[in-house]
Amino acid sequence: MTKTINILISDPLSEDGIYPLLEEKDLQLNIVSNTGLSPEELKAIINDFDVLLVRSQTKVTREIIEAATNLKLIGRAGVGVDNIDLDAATEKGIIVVNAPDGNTNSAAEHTTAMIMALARHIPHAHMSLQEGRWDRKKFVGVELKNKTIGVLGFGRIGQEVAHRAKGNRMNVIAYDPFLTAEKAEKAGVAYGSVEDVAKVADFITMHTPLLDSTHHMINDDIFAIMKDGVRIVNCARGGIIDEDALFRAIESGKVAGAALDVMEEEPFVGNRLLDLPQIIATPHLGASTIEAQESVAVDVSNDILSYFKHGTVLNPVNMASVSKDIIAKIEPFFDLGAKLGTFVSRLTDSAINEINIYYSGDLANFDVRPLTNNTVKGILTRNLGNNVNNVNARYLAERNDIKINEHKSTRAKAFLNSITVELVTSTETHKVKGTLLAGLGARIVQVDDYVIDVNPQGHILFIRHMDKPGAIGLVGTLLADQNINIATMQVGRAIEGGDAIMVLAVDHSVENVDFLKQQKNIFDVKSIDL
Ligand SMILES: NC(=O)C1=CN([C@@H]2O[C@H](COP(=O)(O)OP(=O)(O)OC[C@H]3O[C@@H](n4cnc5c(N)ncnc54)[C@H](O)[C@@H]3O)[C@@H](O)[C@H]2O)C=CC1
Ligand SMILES: O=C(O)C(=O)COP(=O)(O)O
Repeated sequence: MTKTINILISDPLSEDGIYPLLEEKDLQLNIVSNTGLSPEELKAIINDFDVLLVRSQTKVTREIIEAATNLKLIGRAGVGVDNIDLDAATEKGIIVVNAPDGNTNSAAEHTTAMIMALARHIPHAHMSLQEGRWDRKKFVGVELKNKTIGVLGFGRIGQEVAHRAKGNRMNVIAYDPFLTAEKAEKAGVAYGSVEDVAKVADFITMHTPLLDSTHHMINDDIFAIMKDGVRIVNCARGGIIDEDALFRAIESGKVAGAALDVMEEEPFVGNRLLDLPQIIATPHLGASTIEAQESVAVDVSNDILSYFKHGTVLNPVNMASVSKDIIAKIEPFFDLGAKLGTFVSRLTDSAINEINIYYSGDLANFDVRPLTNNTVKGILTRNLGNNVNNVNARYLAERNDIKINEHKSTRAKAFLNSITVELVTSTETHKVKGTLLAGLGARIVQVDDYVIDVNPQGHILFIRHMDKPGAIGLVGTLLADQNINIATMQVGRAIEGGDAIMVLAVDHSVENVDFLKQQKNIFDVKSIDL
């Protein structure tokens, strides 16, 4: 029977946008919409859910995540994930996905509207009219044309805002740690440091995420070097601007006005900044359009379905993100990688110091990080069981001082593509190589230095023995005595009369292999379930 996937939607999402979930036929979904929960209420019910779907309102704290023993995925229908404790999610192997593209346009349009409203006092002029005044002198504004706008954070939204500002004949100067001279030239903007921007801009608009490095990046020191009469816009996140410093800068006359869609504490009704006539504000409306809400909900819904159907997502936040095209190329190798990991992990009982994964052939052309995660998961599962998945595999490896190295060579040798997984411990090194054969599927083609051809499936006995006449017959007889049926058998040896291996596929899992290990010419036996 298919297991029901329980999905909790805890912030208001577009009904039209979640249609991929509502119309899903292959998976059995139970969708519960319960918005406006207090942290205590959310904590009390979160254990019932496999998926939590949020916007910016729900605070997904470590406490909530730790109470969520069944949670596998947190979906953020939007961009900013500062309301989600990503470290706690990663440690627990919970994947976090967002919808980075769906609200870019709306956020850029809202920012542009705020710039114009600020320049022309539109909200206050409107209120004054409502209050019965015809006050034209009080609301004299400034033009945008020929003014300089500083864009801090030149990502998706920052670039769109810059584009629109140029449409309003503004000069644009931007700062972003990823911005190069070439990229700035292509976008037709000047670029410089935060200080350079602060010194020359008439308007400054924020478009960075809220990170430790961006927290209070606009502070007393930066306000001090700004032009007198500068106007500030923040439609990104509260916390990027030090609000007390902004208050002081407005009171001193340094800042002529500020337009805020976001503040450090939300909802921000009652914030003292709202009492200043130089402030205009909206209640975090940047992404609140019909189009953006539909788009982000569709994107995040599709990633939920993709995760439960294929184990891959397009917009992961706490693991490697690769494009749809690349996922399609590497996805067929996921199962092979995990099985090679499981196989090689059984070849040693010593603590692993290093994992080397060699990709060769066409596969080496792609970003294989998700494949590496899955392979590492296969290795760590031996000791960590179900606690490891492809989200927390790297984190758990690092926590156990295991180094992970990816090696790539596009030169195909015997196989069009192959993956070799090598484990290095302080006493020994083991490796297992696998490939996908056209029409035949996955094969293990090498174990340590022995060439073999084994279908990595079902129950495998891996035997190291002395290459002596009768060894194969003896193993066959011993297994028959235990009523263990051999499906296939492969032997390999390095030199005649030296060490050799047997790899047997058997019909049942063999728990106790002592009856084989006791034989004089058998050095080691591993029972591996793939
Ligand atoms: N008000 C609203 O409703 C909305 C707010 N947002 C906020 O806007 C932020 C930006 O969104 P996108 O442009 O889509 O993200 P993005 O990831 O495309 O761009 C963010 C840019 O900030 C840059 N950055 C990081 N640290 C920086 C620093 N110290 N100084 C300057 N730049 C820095 C990054 O390099 C990146 O290019 C989101 O993180 C979110 O918090 C996003 C959508 C709607
Ligand atoms: O996408 C973002 O980062 C936003 O800030 C939008 O937030 P919201 O989904 O409207 O609560």
